[in-house]
Amino acid sequence: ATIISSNKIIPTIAPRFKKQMKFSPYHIHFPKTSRKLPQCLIIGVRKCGTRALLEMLNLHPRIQKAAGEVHFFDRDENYERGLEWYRKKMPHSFRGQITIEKSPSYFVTPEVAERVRAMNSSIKLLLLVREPVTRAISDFTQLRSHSATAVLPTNQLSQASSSSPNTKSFEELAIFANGTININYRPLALSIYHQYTLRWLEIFSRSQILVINGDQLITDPISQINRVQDFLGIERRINHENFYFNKTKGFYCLRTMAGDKKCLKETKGRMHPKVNEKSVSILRKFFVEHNQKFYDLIGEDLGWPEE
Ligand SMILES: Nc1ncnc2c1ncn2[C@@H]1O[C@H](COP(=O)(O)OS(=O)(=O)O)[C@@H](OP(=O)(O)O)[C@H]1O
Repeated sequence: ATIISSNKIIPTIAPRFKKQMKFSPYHIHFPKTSRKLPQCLIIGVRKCGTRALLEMLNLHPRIQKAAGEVHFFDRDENYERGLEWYRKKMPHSFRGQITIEKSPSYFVTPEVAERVRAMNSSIKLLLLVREPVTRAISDFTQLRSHSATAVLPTNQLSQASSSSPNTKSFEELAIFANGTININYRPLALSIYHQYTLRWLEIFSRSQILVINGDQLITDPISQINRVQDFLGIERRINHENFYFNKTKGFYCLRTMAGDKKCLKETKGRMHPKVNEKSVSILRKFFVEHNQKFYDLIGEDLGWPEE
């Protein structure tokens, strides 16, 4: 019975355990588990708290998370392996449990929405967004820490800069010397949410997509987790007791149903570089029009600052 903790199975042990039970003198009955295709996906946006959201939701006894980012729908080499390959990447789950996978690049990769529909047209989608300039700075911070050049992945975007973000500040990469915005700089381009949202809404109904506020997920996680529990039609089992604020980390950490404590790793919640206020203000003004288009598409006003 130790393999079951708050109704969760430890996926790798469960089948082996069941096999052992065949030879057991005790006729303990274990419910059947299987690997199922996800009924819910966290599609992005990158750097908006997708890992935090998945870990938080995984506290719920009715949720099973896929361990890593599977990148099934956005990488052709994976997609070509077929749905059986994808299913086998999923955790074991009991009947009635919901399997969730997250790959943040799903949101911005053109082919993904159609591919997801081909798998399950009634799937539930979670879209996390954050104030666009903060998201872009977070993205810059990650790219810089990977010492990666911020090249653009999609064919509609040109090369932003051939110099390493190591040597240039966020301000230099985002705003040209003449004051215009470098919209081809990937961290900025990915914050223009309406461009990508449109495609998802052409393929899925609005009611299938829950837009989650990533800034509130940081400051008041339960407010967003409650919205997700309601959206998924599951009991509100995750509550305030599952969170405690860790002053050293500066973020909420998790307390499982069994009482174990867990913070996200140090790559989540990095210190951002100081970006000068004038640049932030210029960028926020630039995003006003784009944010409005996003609000219009989703039918919600997220109240992001206009300067
Ligand atoms: N509870 C908690 N603990 C730690 N971090 C938290 C938490 N909630 C949200 N976040 C924010 O998650 C940001 C990383 O987002 P993602 O997980 O989507 O990043 S990634 O795209 O998968 O790389 C990460 O961004 P940075 O602050 O820039 O590191 C965090 O701000």
